[in-house]
This record gives sequence, structure tokens and C-alpha cells, in this order.
Amino acid sequence: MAPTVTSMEVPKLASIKTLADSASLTFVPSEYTFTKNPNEQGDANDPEHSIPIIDFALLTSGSPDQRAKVIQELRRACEEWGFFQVTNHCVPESLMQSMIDACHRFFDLPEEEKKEFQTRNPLDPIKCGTSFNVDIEKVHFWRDFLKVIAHPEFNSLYKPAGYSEVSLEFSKRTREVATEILKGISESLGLEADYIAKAMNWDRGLQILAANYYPACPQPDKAIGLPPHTDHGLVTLLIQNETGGLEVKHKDQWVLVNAAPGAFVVNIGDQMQILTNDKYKSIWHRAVVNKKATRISIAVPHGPSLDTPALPIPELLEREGQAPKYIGMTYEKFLELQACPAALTKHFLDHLRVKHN
Ligand SMILES: O=C(O)CCC(=O)C(=O)O
Ligand SMILES: [Fe+2]
Repeated sequence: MAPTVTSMEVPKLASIKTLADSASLTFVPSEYTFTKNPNEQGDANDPEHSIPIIDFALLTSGSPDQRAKVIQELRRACEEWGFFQVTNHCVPESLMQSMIDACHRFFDLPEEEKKEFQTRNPLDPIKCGTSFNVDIEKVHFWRDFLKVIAHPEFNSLYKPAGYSEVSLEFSKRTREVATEILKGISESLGLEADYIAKAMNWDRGLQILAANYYPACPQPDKAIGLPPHTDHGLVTLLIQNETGGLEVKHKDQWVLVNAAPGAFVVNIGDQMQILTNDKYKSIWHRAVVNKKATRISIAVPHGPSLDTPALPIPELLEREGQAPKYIGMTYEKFLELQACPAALTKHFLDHLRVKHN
């Protein structure tokens, strides 16, 4: 069992911003050294290495034929990539930019002022810190983060000025897009549009605004912003500033995601992999850093309500003649266990797999 830590204890590692801002830093300190396998690096110029595009306007306001076509594209994107970009959605680009700016201003606050938001409990509604889990990781990562739970209860920060208003609007609008995508995914599986939302108690579902700050790094090949991982929820929607860095594992190669400006990058999470009994997989991804500019991304995972256990959908099992591959666990328990050391050693989902003797 993981040691109990009270929320008053805070990690002792300085933020990566503080480290990167020190003018004398010309190399990556050994605690941050992360070696990547060059043989797994995909070719960024290969057109095959471009994640699929889903046209949101056609999904939601197209003719029945257009919608049916987009649903097919969605199914293919979920089966073949687990990642896609959503264009022509109704969230204004100016709102996305304001959200990124507000997060930037948060990370720019003096370290002293950010301290009050540092806790270690995974389900604290507001939490900032550095790296991933400084208590258990062997290597630290080149990022600082701010995670705020925006649904079912909206939480916010009173500083920096403007953060609260912009994050309220951004979280609402992003959730509307996520809701439509979830309907499309449900239909792409041959289910009623609201099947997954109902089964997962989506109206009380968790939504987290998870901002990542990756400062420029003197030796980007020797460090990593976020190591390979999968996301825990049903779907994650992500936006980023003008600097790329998200890489997706596709056919054993790391592919850099080149999203259109203003698009949401969307990926399937662990709960969706459970529901679909592995048909739609929660794909490994990571964030690399660069020498030139600070990168900011805001990942917005959307999950079931905390008290809901995800289980393979009976209708799908029956249709495919499959046995369930996963045991049920509430989303809350899943999140708790995922924060434990064992979760770092292999795909966390494997701990929930039904064992066949
Ligand atoms: O910064 C990125 O592009 C990746 C972020 C991410 O994967 C996450 O926050 O879960
Ligand atoms: Fe992620």
C-alpha cells in the first residue's frame, strides 16, 4: 500500500522553470537524463505519419450521409490510431489562446505564490508541481504542471487575474465538444449515441484541466517533458501553443503530432479501452522538449463519474462473441492506484486484465 501523505506536505524538488531560468544552465543535470531509442523515431515528413482529421461541423450539423461518413472516419481513427484532430469545432481560437495565456501567467507567478497549490493527493481539486511523481520516479521530467478539476464541480484559482473566468468558459465549451465526440464514438461502435454517456454517468463525469509547462532545454535529446504513458479517462482533448512536442506511438514508431492551428488533438483513454474490450486502444504518447522555446499544452481528460466502474460493454461482447478482458473498478480507485509505484512499471490497464489459467 502507498504511504499516506497529508496534503500539507509538498515535494522538495524545485520547479523546472526555476532550473531552466538559471542563466548558467548549459546541460541537463543527471537526475533529468532520459535516453530515447533513436530506432523508434518516426519520419516527421512521412505523410503516413499524420493523425486523422475529424470535421466536427460535419459530425454535428452535416446531412445524415455526411454524419454517417464522419462516424466511419471516427471508427477508423479510433481503431488505427487512437488519436485524431478535431477541426471546425465551435470553440473560438481566441478562447483557446486566452486559456493558454492564463496558464502561462500562472507558471510565471513567483514560486512562493504557487506553493499554496502544491499537494500530493491525486484527487485534490487544485494541484501544481513539477515532473510527474517526484516521490517514486527515478528520473525527473522537464515539465511543471497545474491540474484543476473543472467538473462535476468547477474549481478555480483566484490568481493570476482572469484565470478563473477564462477557465470556466474554456472548460464548458471543451466539454460540449467532448460530449459530441463521445456520442460519435458510441455510434461508431454501433450503439445508441447516448449509450456511453448514460453507462458512465457522464453528467457527473470528471473533467480535469491539466496544463503542462515545458521550458526550453539546453540538450533536448537528453531529457523528456513527459515519459510514455496512456491517459486514464474516456477521451482527452488537448490544445497547445505554437510549439509542437506531442509524440504518439504508432506502429512502433514515435510520430510527432502536427495539429492544425486551433484544432483539438483527441485521444482515447484507458476507460474507453476497457469499455470496448480493447477494440479502441488507449495509445502511448509522450512529450518531447526543444532548445528554442517554452511549450505549453493543456490536456483535458474527460472520464466517468468517480463512483462508476467501467466494464466491457455487454452488447459489444455478445456481437463479437468475446469474453470480457477486464474486471470492473471504480474510476476513483483506478485513479488512486494509477498514482502508485507499480503503475509506472507497465501499462496500468494490465493490472485489471482478467487472468486466464
Ligand atoms: O504536452 C503534451 O503534448 C502531452 C500532455 C499529456 O500527454 C498529458 O498531460 O497527459
Ligand atoms: Fe497524456
